[in-house]
Amino acid sequence: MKGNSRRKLDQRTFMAQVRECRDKGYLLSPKKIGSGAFSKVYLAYATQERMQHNPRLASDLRGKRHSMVAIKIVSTAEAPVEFAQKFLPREISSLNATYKHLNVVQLYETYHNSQRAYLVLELAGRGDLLEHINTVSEHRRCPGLEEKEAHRLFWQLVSAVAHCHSAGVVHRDLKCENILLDDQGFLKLTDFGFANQSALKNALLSTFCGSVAYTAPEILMSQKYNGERADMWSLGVILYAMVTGKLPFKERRPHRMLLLMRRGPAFPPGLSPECQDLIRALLQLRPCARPDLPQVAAHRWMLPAPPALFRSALGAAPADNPAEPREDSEPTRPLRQLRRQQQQGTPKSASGPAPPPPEARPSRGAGSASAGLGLQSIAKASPLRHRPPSLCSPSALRSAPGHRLVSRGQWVDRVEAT
Ligand SMILES: Nc1ncnc2c1ncn2[C@@H]1O[C@H](COP(=O)(O)OP(=O)(O)OP(=O)(O)O)[C@@H](O)[C@H]1O
Repeated sequence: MKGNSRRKLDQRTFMAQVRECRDKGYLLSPKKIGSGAFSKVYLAYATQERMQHNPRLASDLRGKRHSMVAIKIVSTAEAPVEFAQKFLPREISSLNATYKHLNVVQLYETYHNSQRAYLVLELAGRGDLLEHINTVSEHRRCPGLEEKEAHRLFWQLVSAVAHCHSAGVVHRDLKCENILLDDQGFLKLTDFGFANQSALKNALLSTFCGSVAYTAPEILMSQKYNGERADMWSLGVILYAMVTGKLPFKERRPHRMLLLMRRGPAFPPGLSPECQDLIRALLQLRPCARPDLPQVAAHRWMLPAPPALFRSALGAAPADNPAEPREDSEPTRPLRQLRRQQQQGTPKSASGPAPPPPEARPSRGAGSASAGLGLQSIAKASPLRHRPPSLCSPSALRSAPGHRLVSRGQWVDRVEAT
């Protein structure tokens, strides 16, 4: 289609979406805040009338003191059937199962017609963790976040994942791009398209999915795997990315990737030994050797837990947040469990006295230059486009419904092939 007609069609489609949203009580703005393979995400405003009819929306937006939401519009007519019939329902049901946690994006409601599905989501307007790491790295002229900030964000991530696991949901695609930040700096876990809800806690999964750079070795090796333990590996990759601005294993070919994984991550100078210890523990090849979430919460690097996080995660507003506490916010159980574990035990990899809090440590300055700025390194570090023939047949690859473009316009490094 020529550029002009394409533009006209896009305009017509957008106007239809505006009407469809208005009929449901949302004012769709032209501001596109993101896009996926078959979706576009727009800023929108909930009308007072809509809030009166939707208690989820009303209780949350009252606390936030604004009426903004993110509406994800999925073009079901254009997406492959399997996407509409498998991934989208999976995403919706996982979001419903994980409602409501401060660090998991909330789904307020959905509606659809023959052309499109609409997901009305909590707005996380400060971009994703990948962008944040890159921006901060550039600003600091040193790759990665300061450990103090990584500590604050990683706690929130651990809390979010603990909540998901306690709700029976394994995410299976934990990566920096799927972690958003909101205006108050809160982390919001999103994109549950690959999540698995298993009634059996220790059920072994066999579906290959995720993004190769963040994918656990047992999945790369096509073994049956425990979803929670695989999520722990991804947490290790994310923590490494946070504190170094790079990916721990950067290799296109999975067999080479496995060799690197066997060797373990290399750390830049200046990174605290406690942080290195936690990353090493999470990046254990043997799934059962990785710490579980309570053990992570009890790790020396994780101590002390940021009080503001506990306050907020337990339903009260953060100290510097003028918003009212949200009475019905937050299932507190997983975090309480983590805190109890933290008070009781020491993790298997921890030894010696607890370290000073990360803020008391000397930060890595521009001196750790050997690592380079690495601004694009995370985005570029995962360009593995497909599994090798030994791990995934070409036909499985071609037909894999999970094949899609990542937001940065590259072919995916993520696949799901059953
Ligand atoms: N709740 C939200 N608040 C703010 N921005 C959002 C929100 N949800 C999604 N986005 C933005 O839209 C982009 C695409 O959303 P999402 O990842 O959910 O779609 P997707 O179809 O699953 O994408 P992909 O194909 O990359 O997996 C995100 O990278 C993010 O930038």
